[in-house]
Amino acid sequence: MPLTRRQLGESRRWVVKIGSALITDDGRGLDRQALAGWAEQLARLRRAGHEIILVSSGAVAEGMTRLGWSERPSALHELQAAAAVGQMGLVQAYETHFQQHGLHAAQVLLTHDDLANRQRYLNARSTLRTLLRLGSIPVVNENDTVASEEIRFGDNDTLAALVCNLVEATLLVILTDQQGLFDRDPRTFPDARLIPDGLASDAGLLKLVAPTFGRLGSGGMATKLTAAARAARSGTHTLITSGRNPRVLERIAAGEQLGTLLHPDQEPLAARKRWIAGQLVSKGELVLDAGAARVIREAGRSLLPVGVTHVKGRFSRGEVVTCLDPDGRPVARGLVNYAADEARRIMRRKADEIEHILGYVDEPELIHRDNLVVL
Ligand SMILES: Nc1ncnc2c1ncn2[C@@H]1O[C@H](COP(=O)(O)OP(=O)(O)O)[C@@H](O)[C@H]1O
Ligand SMILES: N[C@@H](CCC(=O)OP(=O)(O)O)C(=O)O
Repeated sequence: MPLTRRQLGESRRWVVKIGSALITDDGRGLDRQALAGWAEQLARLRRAGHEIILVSSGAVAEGMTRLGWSERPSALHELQAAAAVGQMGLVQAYETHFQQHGLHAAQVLLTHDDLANRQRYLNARSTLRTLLRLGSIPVVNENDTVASEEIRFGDNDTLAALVCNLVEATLLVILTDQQGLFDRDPRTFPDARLIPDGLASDAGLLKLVAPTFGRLGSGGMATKLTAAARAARSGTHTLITSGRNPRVLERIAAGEQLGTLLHPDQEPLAARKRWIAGQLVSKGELVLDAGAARVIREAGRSLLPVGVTHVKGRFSRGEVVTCLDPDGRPVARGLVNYAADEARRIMRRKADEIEHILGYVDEPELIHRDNLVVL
């Protein structure tokens, strides 16, 4: 059920993401005055009973200023070094401002690996819940210093959406440097029109966003739309608006019509399936025949070996693989019951042949439906 702006404004659990384009004062380090303003508003919301998790970018930009670098480096190790220096400034600024309002900021640095590993995912979830219960404001960022190129979130929109899934937030507020999603890039087309509402799953919206990345940030509008679709898996609504609007967060809480609101339009996934859906890296691919692709898409059935025609990649039992239809379109993602070489041997075969082929049988399904998420 889509919620109204008023209901969302009154909802309890919010994730608020502040993007690089906004927080960096056009590339000149942190915009400290603006940051103080957001912290003050967040503190007021917290006092009014909202539970807030902040996802804040800005470490690299602040690090560059502190190191006296005018050009954003392209080498990953230099970006990581800048982030390590700059994260200090970022949390220092939040801690100072939240303290003035009698609140504790809590630094939470996450990598994709942390969320891919079930145990660490559950740990992150209980730590965040505990911090909220204690009345602190978790300040989340990617742990840039250790994240390697292949497994980086890269942009904080994705990270914020996964945090929404983790804590089942009702509202994701993405604060950026534009009033919301426009029908064309407003930087290039000053007559572009704001889209006030949309469905999080509407792939048509992606066509409206410029294929280029944001200037200072890393994702542009495209990652915000993908993030809204991800956030919707936990029933979370996403509001994209400008952090430069005066008292923006309090106005959202009051239900004012601001920015672009993207509604979830599918049933929320169960917690375990949300975790599977949030995996950014797939270890291999299973190509399905048309019948298997259909029953998985339409009836949510388990995947049996008989419906698989090709196995690609190297994976072990329990790892995440993507199922493709015969035309190569992604159908589902799931945790596979057999390693790649075993899967190759049992594909196209009936479940009762598995024992004869492999000498043992773990499960009759290649992926059980409890471990399978339709995309
Ligand atoms: N259709 C669109 N509507 C709004 N902004 C768009 C659109 N297409 C591209 N953009 C660009 O996306 C930028 C915001 O993304 P980004 O710089 O990554 O922000 P952040 O750092 O806040 O995540 C805007 O400055 C704008 O130029
Ligand atoms: N982790 C990085 C932020 C990554 C980033 O720029 O994300 P985004 O604000 O989504 O464009 C940092 O703190 O500099």
